[in-house]
Amino acid sequence: MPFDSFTLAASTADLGEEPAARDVADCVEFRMDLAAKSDEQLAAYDGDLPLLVTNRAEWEGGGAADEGRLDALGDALAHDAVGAIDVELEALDDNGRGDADAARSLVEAASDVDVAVVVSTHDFEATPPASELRDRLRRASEHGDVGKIAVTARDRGDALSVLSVTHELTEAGVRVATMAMGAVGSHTRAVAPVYGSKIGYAPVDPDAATAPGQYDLETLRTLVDRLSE
Ligand SMILES: O=C1C[C@@](O)(C(=O)O)C[C@@H](O)[C@@H]1O
Repeated sequence: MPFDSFTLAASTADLGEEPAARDVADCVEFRMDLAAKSDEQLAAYDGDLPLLVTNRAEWEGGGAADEGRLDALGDALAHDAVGAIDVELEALDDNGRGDADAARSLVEAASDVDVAVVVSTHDFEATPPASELRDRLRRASEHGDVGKIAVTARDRGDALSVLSVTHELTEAGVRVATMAMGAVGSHTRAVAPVYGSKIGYAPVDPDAATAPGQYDLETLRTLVDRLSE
């Protein structure tokens, strides 16, 4: 998956939902960390949409314990439908969160088989200053094909800061995906693509959102398409 233009990911822990996303999304984000029998689901997958596989660590707001977490992502690379994997910036940085060598080997293994890597970083409490948004996105994009940040907007200024950094880095040729979580940040999910954000996430089942403030899939598709006309 090249991520050189906007890609709408339908997030789900149930690959059986792919037919419902097929005509709307560009790929399925498979939340392995929230899924039951994820290996069996991957083996049985015969949908049309390529998969972006995420196995979010508990320490990054997800459901996966460290034990076997990166190995499961490595095993996912063997499936033809997998076009991208998501790896946390914290896992790649050598700062004691998990095994940085294993995370870096995983990124190399993905690139060897032409699977793109989305390097992601989150803040579930607040929006860091613009300098930190910039720094984290730059570091993330150096490790992988796209640097992604999802932060929590507490006010419109936070949302504006996310949009502004998105614009600045896109203009500088850095491939980023950005969004502000929470009600105040919702609109950034529709607007950030106008400023260059390359990935948007929305749940296949609106009752199973994978982050606060997400639009449902059809709504995000419509908003992004209308705003980029
Ligand atoms: O990291 C992200 C972004 C996200 O948290 C969001 O805010 O839409 C949703 C997650 O499923 C995905 O892995």
